Amino acid sequence: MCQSPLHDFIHGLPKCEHHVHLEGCLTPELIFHLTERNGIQLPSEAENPAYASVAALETRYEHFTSLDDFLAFYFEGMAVLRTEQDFTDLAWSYFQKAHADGVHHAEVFFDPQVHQSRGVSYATIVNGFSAGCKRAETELGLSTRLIMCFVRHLPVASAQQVYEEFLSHEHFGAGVVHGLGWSSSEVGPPKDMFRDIYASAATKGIPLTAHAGEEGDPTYISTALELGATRIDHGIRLIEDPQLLKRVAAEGTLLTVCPLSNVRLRCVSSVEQVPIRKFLASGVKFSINSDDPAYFGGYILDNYCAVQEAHQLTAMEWRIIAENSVQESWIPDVRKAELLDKIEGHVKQHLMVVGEA
Ligand SMILES: Nc1ncnc2[nH]cnc12
Ligand SMILES: [Zn+2]
Repeated sequence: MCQSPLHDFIHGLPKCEHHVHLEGCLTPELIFHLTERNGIQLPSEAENPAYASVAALETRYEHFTSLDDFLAFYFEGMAVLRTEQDFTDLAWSYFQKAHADGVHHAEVFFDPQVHQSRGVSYATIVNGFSAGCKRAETELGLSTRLIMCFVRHLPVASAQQVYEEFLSHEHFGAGVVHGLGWSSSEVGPPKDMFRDIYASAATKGIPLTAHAGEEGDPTYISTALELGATRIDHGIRLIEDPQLLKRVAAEGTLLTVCPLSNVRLRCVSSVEQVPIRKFLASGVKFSINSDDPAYFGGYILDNYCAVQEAHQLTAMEWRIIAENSVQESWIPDVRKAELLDKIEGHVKQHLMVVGEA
């Protein structure tokens, strides 16, 4: 909870989340619970003292030194996910939290290659997550979208293989998986490693996004756009290239910004350094998201509050952010209209409360 007089307004503001990794919602508590349920060994305390207890793991998460330092824990932690039920439980735990934070629509990432590399089938992963999405739609009234991410630290051949599985299951046509993204280590692997996959997906009309401009310079963003991404995950380093910034603003490309993640992974020194005001002033559309809430100390509302404490936005600036988040969601126009109405109602109610209606 933030100290801002706008806290209640921000809490109740209808939100869309576009950047959350379901595996990044795996809390230390759930990791330990699933090790017991599935009879799995975590690294021993001698191998890595961080795994001594839930509390020790939580403390270690406060000291990530970089994206890759975090990713080592992220990939190790997700090894506890084995059965369809594990994936469903994880997704359901996230959706309940998101709902309580005022999320009405959530587009959620998952990383199948990493699970497949330890023998979990594509069907187990997708069926499990998809059941969690269905439950959120039915019981919480959320709309959801699954986005499959290719990971940059594994060979392209492994991405190609899961892409072919995704096509053979006809998961895009059936609305089970709605879009594709890429994530994991940014600096190091070739910027355009998924060129052929993205070219193929673009011809099929599959929505494409990409993690870029998180640790990497703006050329990672321009490469992602060149390959067909119509949305950029993070993208905070866009401010280093004024020409590209103008282009992103003119084309209405959404950046899915994750302030608490940027601080924990040392991409910026504080939320004040996240270029929220520069993006607003230059007409760059962005949404505010949690990325890996179990690792970065906060879900979406915590990110909204951190932005408010650092940047002191007005209710009307929050309205712009909320409306852009709806407009750039991968949902039909009728759902957009429904969510825009909810935002309008919420703003009107706020103006009455503060006597400005
Ligand atoms: N912040 C992040 N950047 C890149 N890949 C990720 N996978 C999970 N979180 C990520
Ligand atoms: Zn991410």
